[in-house]
Amino acid sequence: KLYQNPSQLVKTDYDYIVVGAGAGGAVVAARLSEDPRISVLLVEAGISNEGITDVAIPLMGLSLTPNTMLDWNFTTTPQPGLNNRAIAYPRGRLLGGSTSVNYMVYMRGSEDDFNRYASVTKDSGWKWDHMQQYAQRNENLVSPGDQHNTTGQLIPSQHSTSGAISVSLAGNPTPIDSRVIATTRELSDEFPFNPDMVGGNILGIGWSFASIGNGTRSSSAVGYLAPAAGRSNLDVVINAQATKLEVTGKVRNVPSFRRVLVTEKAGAPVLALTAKHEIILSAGTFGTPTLLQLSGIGDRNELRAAGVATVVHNPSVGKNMSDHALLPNVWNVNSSDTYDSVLRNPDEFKVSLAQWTKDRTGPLGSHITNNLGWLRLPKTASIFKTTHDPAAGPKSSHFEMLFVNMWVNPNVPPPPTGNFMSVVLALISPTSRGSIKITSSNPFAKPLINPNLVATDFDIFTLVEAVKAAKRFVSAKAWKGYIQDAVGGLETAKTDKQIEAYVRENTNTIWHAVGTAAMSAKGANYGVVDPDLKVKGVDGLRVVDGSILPFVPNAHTEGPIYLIAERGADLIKKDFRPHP
Ligand SMILES: Cc1cc2nc3c(=O)[nH]c(=O)nc-3n(C[C@H](O)[C@H](O)[C@H](O)COP(=O)(O)OP(=O)(O)OC[C@H]3O[C@@H](n4cnc5c(N)ncnc54)[C@H](O)[C@@H]3O)c2cc1C
Repeated sequence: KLYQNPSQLVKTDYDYIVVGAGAGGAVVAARLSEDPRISVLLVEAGISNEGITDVAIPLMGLSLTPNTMLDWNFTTTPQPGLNNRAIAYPRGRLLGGSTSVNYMVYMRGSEDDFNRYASVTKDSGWKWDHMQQYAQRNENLVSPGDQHNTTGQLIPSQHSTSGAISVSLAGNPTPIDSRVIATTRELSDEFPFNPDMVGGNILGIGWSFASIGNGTRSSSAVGYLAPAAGRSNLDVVINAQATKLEVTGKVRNVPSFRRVLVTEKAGAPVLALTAKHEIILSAGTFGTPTLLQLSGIGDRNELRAAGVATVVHNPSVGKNMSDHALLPNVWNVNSSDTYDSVLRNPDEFKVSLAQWTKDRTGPLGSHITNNLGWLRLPKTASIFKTTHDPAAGPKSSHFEMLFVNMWVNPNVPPPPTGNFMSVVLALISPTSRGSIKITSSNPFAKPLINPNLVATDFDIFTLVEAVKAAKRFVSAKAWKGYIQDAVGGLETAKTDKQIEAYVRENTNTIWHAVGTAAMSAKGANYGVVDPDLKVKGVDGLRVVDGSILPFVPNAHTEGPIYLIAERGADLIKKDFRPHP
């Protein structure tokens, strides 16, 4: 049952209380409540996704953040690597969490990513091969919106058609798709074609998948919560922000946290909710460490400075944040068939909206990117003389290219005229690490978020090389007569020094921060959760969301987080013993 705010709840104790209804929390709540013996409460600070048309329309994803009522509206600290710019850092605040506002690119990560998670946690259950059963439960491959023949665009045996989230190839062809693919033939040494990047072999350039079914966003709210809505053992409360976890006793000599305080907003009544078994934190890479710190679990010096009494001193809480920096690169193109016009011209928009409303096709039902690629620096790159290769392994990438049929630049709004193509670059194996910390015991005060983007020699080197690679890509014959001039500063960035200046002035984030409650091996002297996702040094608490990933994966992050949430739910279910 869905409750509109905490004061409507008719009971306050459940077997499990899950905090946060995003990629992690929605999966856990839905999977746990499959067992009718288990009672579950899902607590979400934001509103419902139901009835918000712009959330459902894929291309309108661009309008959902930053700084809207669906967003937590965070801003980073000034970033030294980005000329001290502070940037907006969106996070979804509604059922589905960031999966209800994201750009829906869908992948699982590389084989190396999961094998590295298994090796650092000493738990073979995180290995790629073992995790594929969870991919089966997550992905439901469906036809693209335009029902085109997808032969050659994917390897069907690498996909699942029985999972919860609808996934499809691009349903609206654009004039750049065939040119991207032609370039993989023309410059195949540097930019080889990848026949399917969902199956763990991510390197190369190929067709992009998105969590879209029938031209509509398939978020965790749509794929997991909606089908579970009729279960009498699952309650969902929205407009309910968890503000603190409280100690309820001691178990095996460690503090037990089985009570969570929630409230609708600052000043509203506070309700105490009790979990008979466990509280699962799925408030995301920013929400989870913040809640741990507010509850006295964190670095004792930081907690003292914030006026919070320490219950468990753990300096790893809020540290080790890794993220993918994003660098948009834009060119003028000789075409009027780009999405710039649809989003800018009210008449064209009306026509597209009518088409989407009629049969969910056309530009508004489309993916943000039809093609993307995952690439490595050459082995001989000079940076490897001084920096150990930080990629997860030889089958993992250093940077990504996303090909977008319009102007993309989070820093600069699109100009009033012109048609564009963007090659958006993302730094995939960063060596920079950031952090998040509270500065006050007030749960409504914003935490200090420092992703620390592009703070190392490796990161700036890789982005400069990636810009040069993007320029080589668009200078292929396939783009002749289509690509015109570079714009937005790229046109004058020629030497390495000029490109570095351009990178620092234009880089943003692609919103994939993870790692702030990272898992590590049992007994390790760092890390926040054990490989079974239980918070170290306490009883009754687990974390299931992006914050547990010790390294940012070779993927847009929702896919890997869905997979860890499916396994997380399995681990919790295995430990469940009904009360006598
Ligand atoms: C603009 C944008 C574009 C993106 N594009 C893509 C993409 O194309 N592909 C992709 O794979 N990934 C993308 N991502 C990233 C991806 O969506 C996230 O990595 C993923 O959703 C994170 O899952 P999570 O469960 O860790 O957190 P979230 O999905 O963010 O969920 C956390 C939930 O917890 C709630 N919450 C937080 N604190 C509290 C509290 N104290 N009390 C109660 N509830 C709380 C939040 O409101 C939210 O609903 C994008 C993200 C953004 C913001």
